[in-house]
Formats: sequence, structure tokens, C-alpha cells
Amino acid sequence: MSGFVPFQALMASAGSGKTFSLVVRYLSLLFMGESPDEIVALTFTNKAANEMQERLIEALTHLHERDELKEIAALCGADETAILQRRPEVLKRLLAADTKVMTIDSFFARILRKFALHAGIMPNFGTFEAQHELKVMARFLKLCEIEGKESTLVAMAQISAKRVSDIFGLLDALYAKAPQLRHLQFEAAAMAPHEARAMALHAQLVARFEGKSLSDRGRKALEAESVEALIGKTWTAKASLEYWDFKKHYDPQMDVLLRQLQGALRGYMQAKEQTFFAHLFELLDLYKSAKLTVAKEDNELSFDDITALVYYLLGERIDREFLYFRLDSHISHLLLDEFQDTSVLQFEILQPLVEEMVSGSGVREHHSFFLVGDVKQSIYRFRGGTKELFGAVTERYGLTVDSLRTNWRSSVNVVTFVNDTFRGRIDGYEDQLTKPGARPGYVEIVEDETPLEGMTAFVERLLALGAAPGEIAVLTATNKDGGAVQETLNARQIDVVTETTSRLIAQRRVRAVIEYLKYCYFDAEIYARNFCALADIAVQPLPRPIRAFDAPAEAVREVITRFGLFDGDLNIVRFLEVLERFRDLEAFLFEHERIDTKAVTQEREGVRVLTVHKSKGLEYPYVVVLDRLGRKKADTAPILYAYEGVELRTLYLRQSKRAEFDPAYAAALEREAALADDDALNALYVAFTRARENLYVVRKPKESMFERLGLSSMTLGTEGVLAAAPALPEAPRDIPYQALALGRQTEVVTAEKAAVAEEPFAVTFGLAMHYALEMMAAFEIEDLAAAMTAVTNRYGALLDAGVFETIRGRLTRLLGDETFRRLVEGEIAREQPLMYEGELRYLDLLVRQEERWVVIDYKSARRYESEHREQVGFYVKAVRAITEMPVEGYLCYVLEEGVEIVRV
Ligand SMILES: Nc1ncnc2c1ncn2[C@@H]1O[C@H](COP(=O)(O)OP(=O)(O)OP(=O)(O)O)[C@@H](O)[C@H]1O
Repeated sequence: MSGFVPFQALMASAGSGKTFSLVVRYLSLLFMGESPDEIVALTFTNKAANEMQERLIEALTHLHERDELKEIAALCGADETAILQRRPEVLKRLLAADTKVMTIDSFFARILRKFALHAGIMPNFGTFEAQHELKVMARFLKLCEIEGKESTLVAMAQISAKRVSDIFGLLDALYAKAPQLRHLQFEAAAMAPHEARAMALHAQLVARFEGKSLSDRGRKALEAESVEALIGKTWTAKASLEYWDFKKHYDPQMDVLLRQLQGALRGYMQAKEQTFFAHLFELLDLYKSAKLTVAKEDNELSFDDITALVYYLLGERIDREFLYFRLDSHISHLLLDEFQDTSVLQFEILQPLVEEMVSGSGVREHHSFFLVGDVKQSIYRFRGGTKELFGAVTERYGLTVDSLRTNWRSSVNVVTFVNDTFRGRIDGYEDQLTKPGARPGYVEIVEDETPLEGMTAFVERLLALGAAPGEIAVLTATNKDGGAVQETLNARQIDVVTETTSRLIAQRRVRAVIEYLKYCYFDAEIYARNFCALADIAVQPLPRPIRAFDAPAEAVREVITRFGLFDGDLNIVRFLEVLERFRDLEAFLFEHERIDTKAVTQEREGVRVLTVHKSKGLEYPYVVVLDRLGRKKADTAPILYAYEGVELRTLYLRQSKRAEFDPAYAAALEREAALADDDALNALYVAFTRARENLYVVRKPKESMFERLGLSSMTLGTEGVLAAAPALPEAPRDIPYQALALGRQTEVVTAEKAAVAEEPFAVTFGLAMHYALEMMAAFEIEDLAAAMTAVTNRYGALLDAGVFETIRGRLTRLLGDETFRRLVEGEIAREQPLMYEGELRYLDLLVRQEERWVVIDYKSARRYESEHREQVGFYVKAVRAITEMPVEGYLCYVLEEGVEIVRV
């Protein structure tokens, strides 16, 4: 019988197999006949998404020897032989599919691309982790000037004693949470009356000491010129003045005054807070429009922008049904990993999907929802991850909550150490069991005044024992510490792989090409030399094509061909794609440092160095956890977010000494500190649970981040490393690389054409021609060759070679057509999905020109003209309604006898 539970949550400790179960579940769905297109699996980091994708394929490829097999058989209620028999077919389906295993951010970006026009942006926007701050700031200041809000800004800077750039940071933080703040209202309140009252009470108090022989230091302590100075005094926060030098002259009336003074100070601080937030919210709208304008200009969005826009679409522009269920092939199964770090906002966006999944009746019978997480590993509170969400969601949707007790990852000593360390320290911690046949493993803690040296000693020892560099991970508290580790290890000739080294622009060949582009731009010999060195070629004169300025990608293609630089390194291909995003060479050179696209493969072997935060969900045979190298930074974030469960209740402005006057604030501050403490403890739990075999901890004697764990130098077990696996020459592996699948016209066209029962050849011919046009980087004759290669690869099996020549001929004529060239001058979007009046269509070509939009529909045969006109007429109406700008529609017949362009 099938053990498949359709709605299930797994809440379980590190290494207990949550991701494993997710993979098992995904594959089981495939074995039960579900299509990969219908399954969405979302993770928190890109790394986790890539790993999951790899695990799916690996597990399927080697299913006969994998632990997953038994579990899949159990879930499907089938025997293992039957499962193995179906494996090739399932693998084929998986490889051919447009799978949706991705981060929540990418998933939202994908949704937004489909509805880009509804949000007023172009669908081919680039994504960056953060937007161009300076630009946004300049735009924001300009808007403040136009709207006459400069004084508000200045007032805020004064109130909070912050620089304008800090206020900018606050706006950014609020922007990310804006939808959750809708219910909050702040009103600017006058601070002056509170101030006057406080100063008057102060004067009365001072008067009571008049004529008394108060000591000099006592008198000095009493002096205060302003309300802020009063707040800074120690005595103002005391319960009574009957202490210290004041004691001798104390009379009870003084405490009455003191109490009143404290009330006035509290009132002052609260008024300050109200005013501050009232101003901040006033500016928030300007900030939002500054961000959006810059985003539109650069056609580039940060993930916060994407989340905000999708939230807006969902709430105001688009029927929720459409957002999820009409555009894509139907989503029937939703799997969420690392749920403890999903933010409330992200969940609100996913909610319609979840609700569809769990409302199981009729056609929805085949839906399922699965989420896994571990609240002990919740470490993204600052980003709006709210661990309470887990409980709220499982309860609301009545999910079966299961737990897993066995640790499948780590050795006996690591599991024992982790149990001993966190038992009683993390609320509700339950000991984990070790897996059957677990190796003993090893744990060592060392206290070292110079932690970097302690760390190096461990790494060198492991290498000497025979561990491969790639099996060792050093986990650090911050990125900066990671840099120090890298330097230290490099100085000892140990190679290191970090986040930075795995960026696309850090790859050798890509760096070579970037040097070449600098050479084209700056014309300085040094760049040419760098290029030759990085490309491993002799120093020689290089061409500096003038077109490199407008079409850098083209210049790069040329130089790659000339020097034979493309030897299957997919990073070059990916880089060319990235390069296409830039208007011209200047834009690229100005911006390229910010390109955070990841490299296709990890080129280098080396010790992995990463922050504890980045290590979540990952595992390594040998892990060295390094103490924080610097001092702990005090938490000085000016805004405190007070949550009640998953609801953001209110905001507080952090003000020094306020806790002493304001109990409600003091409670909020305490709660905040406790939560920050939980986060820090959880981060340590994450760090210690990454090790499979050996775990090493390097702690400083003072100010250690491990202090609260009471760790001291010790060893557990006998140190050793796994015998190296026999070094098989690694087979060159094809990395499945997919361009963003935005949904294709293919399906729609096929459906449309099938309806008119056209002959199959004509349909395929039409699709191939459309595809060639879609693949053209720009409508230049130089791009035709690459587009034709793409088409031949895709349709080679279906069409004869001669047919491709026909297509090439037709397109050559099209590219030479004056009218066509004029129409496509502008910003171009291809295969743009569009939803209007309940209908989904794909536009072949949408061009934004200065003051108007142009819709172009290609046709490969002159038949059904009246239907075609009707279709384009519908597009025009839709784009006009969405963009509220003039729109022109054209039918573009790309025929054997020539090009005909008909205005509709
Ligand atoms: N049932 C199982 N049988 C055999 N091996 C398993 C099983 N479950 C998990 N494993 C293995 O144990 C290791 C840890 O599993 P996994 O990464 O799924 O844990 P997790 O709960 O997601 O951990 P974390 O919370 O740290 O992300 C993996 O190497 C996985 O292949």
C-alpha cells in the first residue's frame, strides 16, 4: 500500500534527512506518473537549489544502489524491481522537463517575468542581490527636492542623530517589510511640551538643593542644559535620589519630582519616536518610487523589488488564480525546503498556491503539499524569517507533522558532541540517534589566542593525514573572517575556494575576456598583456574593434574564435549571455564588479571557506569552525520590530537609555535581545552539524562566540580520515544548462494550429522560423548564424537541411527590410506572455519605442489573414489596456517571395 501522505510537514533536526525526504518525495511523484512540470520545489539558497537538482538526477541515475530506492518504493506502494524498471523512462522525463527546482526568489522572479507588463517593467529584467544604491539615493534625493520633503529628511537626521545615508538604510529595511506595516500609523507629535516640562521639573529639583552643601561632583551631576543631557545622567533613571552624594540632603519631595521628571522624559522619547516614524513613512513612498524608476531605467531588479512587485500584482492587479494556475503548466505539487527561514511576506505570496494544493476535491485530488524545516536552524530573523510561521502554517492547513530521530549525516562522536552541547541549551532539544553502522569519527576543540593559526594547524593536519582539500570546510562568522582565512591558507600554499572565487567573473577565461574588454575601452597595453597571460597565449598585438563599444559581446565572440579560447568552458557561454544585458561597453565596465552570477562549474579544487550562514543545508567530511576573529558588534539597528507570533505588531525607535524610563520599550528590547541570542545559538547549531566525519572547533580564550556553550579544549575519539576513493578520472560531465524558460509559444501555436488542422510540415516549419527569430540576440545579420545553429539543433531531426536554408533565406530578407528595421528600433521583448480578459497569449515581438509600443506577429504563410488580424487586434487592445500608451500592431509575413508587413 502506498505510504504517501499528501499534506505533510517534517520538523526534524539537522542531518535527519529532510532534504533526502524531499528528494524521495519528488521522485516518488514522478514514479506515480506525475509530470515534473507540475512539481515546484523551493529552497532558500541557490546552492541548495543546485544541490537538489543534482541530487534528483544522481539518485535517479544510480537508483539501484541508492538508499532512496527503498523509500520511494514504500511511498509508491510498489516493489523495488517495478520501480527500477520504470527508471529510464522517469529519468528521460525529468531531463526533458522544465523543472521548477529553484529558490523562492527565483520563483518569484519567474512569475514577475510573465506579468512584467502588468507591473510596468520589461520582462527581460536582470536580477541582482542588491540594487544600485547610489543611483537610488540620488533619485530619492531628487524626489525629496521636487516634493519639498527635504526638511522632513533633515528633521529626521536631527531627531535620530543619523546621517542621511543611514536613513536611507532604514528606508530600505522598511521597504522590504512594507506590506506588513500597512496597519501601523504614526503621527508626528510635538516634543517641545515634554521638553519644557522636563526642564521645568529639573529646575525645581535643582532648587531643592539650593543653599545646601552639596559636593562639587554632586552639583556637576545635577547640571544639564538640555533634555538630551538629562537623559544622559545616571541619576535621572534611579528609583530614588536617596543615594550617593545626594543622600545627605535628600527629602522625599525630591523623589516626587524625580518621578514626574521621568514621566516627562518618557513622553519626550515617545513623541520623538512617533515623529520619527511619521516622517519615515512619509518618505517611504518617495523611496519606493525612486527604486522603481531606477529599476525601470536599468531594467534591473533586486530580490526585494521582485517580492514587492509580485506582492502588489497579487493584491491589486492580477487574479490570484491566474498568477499561479493559468500561466504555467498546472502546478499540482508544492515542496518547500528550509521552511523555518521563509519570511511571512514570502509565505503570503505563496499562500494562494498552498491553499489550492490543500483543498483536495474533484480535479484537485492529485495535489500535494510538503514542507520541511528545523526551527533550531532558523537564522534569518533579520531578513524577516519568522520561525513561528512553521507552527502557524501546519496548524492552519491541518498538516500531519512528523519528526525524524536518526542522524544520517554524522559520525557517532559528532552526534554525541552535538547532543551534549545543545541538550538543555536549545529549547525542546531532543537527542538524536546515530545511524546504524555509523563510523566513530572525531571531535577536537582547541583554545588558541591566535585562532587563525589554530585553524591552519587543523587544516594542515587533515591534509597530512590524506584528506582531499575539497573535503575540508572552514566555517567563519563573517565574510571578512573568510577573507582572513583565505589569506592565511594561501600564504601556506593551500588553495581555497570561496564565494568570491566561485563567481562567474572570477573564472580565469572570463577574467581574460574582461581584460580584453578593458583593453578595447582604455587602449592601455597592460590590459592586452593581462589578457594574454590569463588566456595562456603568447603576448601579441590584439585587435581593438571599434564596434566593441556598442556590441561588446560581438567583439568577445570574435576574440574567442581567433584565439581558440572556447574549449567547452561553459562559463564563457554564460558570460556572453550576461554581457548581452549591457547596453554598451561602458555600461559593462562600470557595472561588471556587481555581476553576481555564479560560475557553471567549480573550476578549482581547494579548501572550502564559507560563512556559517552560507553553510546551512550543506555537509562536508571535515569541518573546522573558527571563532569570530573581531569583536562582537553591538546591535545598534535603530528600529526594533515587535512580533507577536507571525504578526508584526509595532515598531520601536531604539534610543539610548530609553529602557530605563519606558517599561514597554524595555520589554521589547529584552525580547529582541533574546531573539538575537536564539539566532546566534542556532547559528552555532548549524555550524556544528555540517560535519560528516570530523569536527574541529577553534575558540578564543576571550570574547568567544562559543562562550555560552561552555566549551573547553578536548578531544573525542581517535583522529583519522577516510581512505581516499580510488581516483577515477572524472568523466566530462554535461552540465544541463537551461536558459530561463519563460514558457514558449510553441505549445500555444501548436494548439492554435492543430485547431485548424494544418498539415504537420507547415506547423513545424512555422515553429522553426519563430524559434530562429526568438533566438536572435539582436536583429542584425551577424546574429543570424548563431540563431540558425540553435534552430538546427532543435529541429534538425524534424526538418531537412534544405528547409533550414529556406528559413535562412527568408530571415536574411527580413533583416534587410527597411520597414521591419524601423519597427524594431527600441527595447525588445520576445515571446512575451500576456494575460488579458481571461486569455493567455504569447506575443512574438513587443517593442517599446519612445512614446509607443509596437506589437509584431510573424507569419510564415499567407493564409487565415482575417483570423490573424483579429488576433493581433486583440494583442493591441491588451497592451494598450496594460501600458496605457499608444500601441500599433503589425502582421509580418515572412514569405518565400519576400516580406510583407501589414498594419492592423
Ligand atoms: N533515510 C536515509 N537513509 C540513508 N541516508 C540518508 C537518509 N536520510 C538522509 N540520509 C543522508 O544523510 C545526510 C543528511 O541528510 P539531509 O541533508 O537530507 O538532512 P537534512 O535534515 O536536510 O539536514 P539539514 O537540516 O542539516 O539541512 C545526507 O547525506 C543524506 O543522503
